Amino acid sequence: MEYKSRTIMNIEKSLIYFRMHIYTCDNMVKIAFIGVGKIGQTIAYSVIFDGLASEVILYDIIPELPEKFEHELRHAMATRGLSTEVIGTNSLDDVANADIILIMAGKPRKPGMSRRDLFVDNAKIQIDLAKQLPPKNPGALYIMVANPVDMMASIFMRFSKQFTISTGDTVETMRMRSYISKKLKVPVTKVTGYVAGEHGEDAVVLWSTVKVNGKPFEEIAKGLTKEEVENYVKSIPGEIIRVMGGTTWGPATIIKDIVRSVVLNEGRVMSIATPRTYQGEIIHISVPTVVGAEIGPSLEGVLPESDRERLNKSVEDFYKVYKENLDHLLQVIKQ
Ligand SMILES: NC(=O)c1ccc[n+]([C@@H]2O[C@H](COP(=O)([O-])OP(=O)(O)OC[C@H]3O[C@@H](n4cnc5c(N)ncnc54)[C@H](O)[C@@H]3O)[C@@H](O)[C@H]2O)c1
Repeated sequence: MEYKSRTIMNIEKSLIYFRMHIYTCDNMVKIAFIGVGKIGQTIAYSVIFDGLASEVILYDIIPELPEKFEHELRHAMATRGLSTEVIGTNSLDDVANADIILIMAGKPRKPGMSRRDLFVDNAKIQIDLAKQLPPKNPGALYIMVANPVDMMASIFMRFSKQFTISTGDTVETMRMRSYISKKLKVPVTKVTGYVAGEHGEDAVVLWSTVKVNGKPFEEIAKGLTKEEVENYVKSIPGEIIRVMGGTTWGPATIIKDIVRSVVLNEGRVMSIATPRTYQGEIIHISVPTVVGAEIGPSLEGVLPESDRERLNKSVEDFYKVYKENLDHLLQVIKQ
């Protein structure tokens, strides 16, 4: 079936809509993966095995890596009888007419590093991609994964002028739910709620949204404190990186679910970071947002004052650090 994708971009304060016209009846969707290292491979595998794409392009700068990964995937698909069209390539020219482009290209954190330490190196990669990808991929939805992910999404969008979302705090949200579920011994499906703000150390648990069996967290906490939950959400990725060399399975499955919600038009509320204009710059901050063939609206407006105040503070803090990094980057690339 023929399909078209189109972008309608409308940045109005925090209310953003991206409309992606995908005919989901037979999932004729082409998805490109830029950077197929640890996280890129895991997301690509999950996307294919969830049957979300009819065509997949795997791109990386490491010679032969995408091609050999293509073989691996084909072997896995053979045992399941899947016929997704997969192409592994070292040529960016092959990344064309994609509906969704996920960007994992960039350095990962080493133990002890913060995500923000990666800013300049990874921003240079995003600027390069921002110039090269849009001409061949009209109307694509860009999903930034490389860290510091919210800032990389803002950089990519600044230089490409293409609608870009960041995976933001979808990952923190699931870390928060899983920890409460484990500690209170309740099924994770009974824990709801969101984490918002910047992905990483400055993420904010939106406590007004956190419910266990439909009851507010305070009523059911049984000695589990908010501080303990917040500490877990912020410290666990560093601990996983220290022992396992990187976070992979958790984020990849969650990020695949963002793709799933777009492709199948599920309209799931997810704490992705969408663009907003703040002091004249595009910045990305996570808030619970409806994710489907349309991105938006966000649920920011219905949050109570206490949570909105913390979010506003996080926007201010994010902007300050982003602007410092951006100014430094602009100096570096001028030289
Ligand atoms: N958003 C999240 O929740 C989340 C979770 C995990 C990792 N990450 C981030 O994703 C990024 C990748 O992590 P990883 O563990 O897969 O690292 P990795 O080193 O295993 O993979 C990165 C890949 O990017 C490739 N690459 C580098 N420059 C490129 C370019 N210009 N074009 C195409 N490919 C290029 C590398 O060759 C490598 O294969 C890191 O920045 C990491 O911090 C984000």
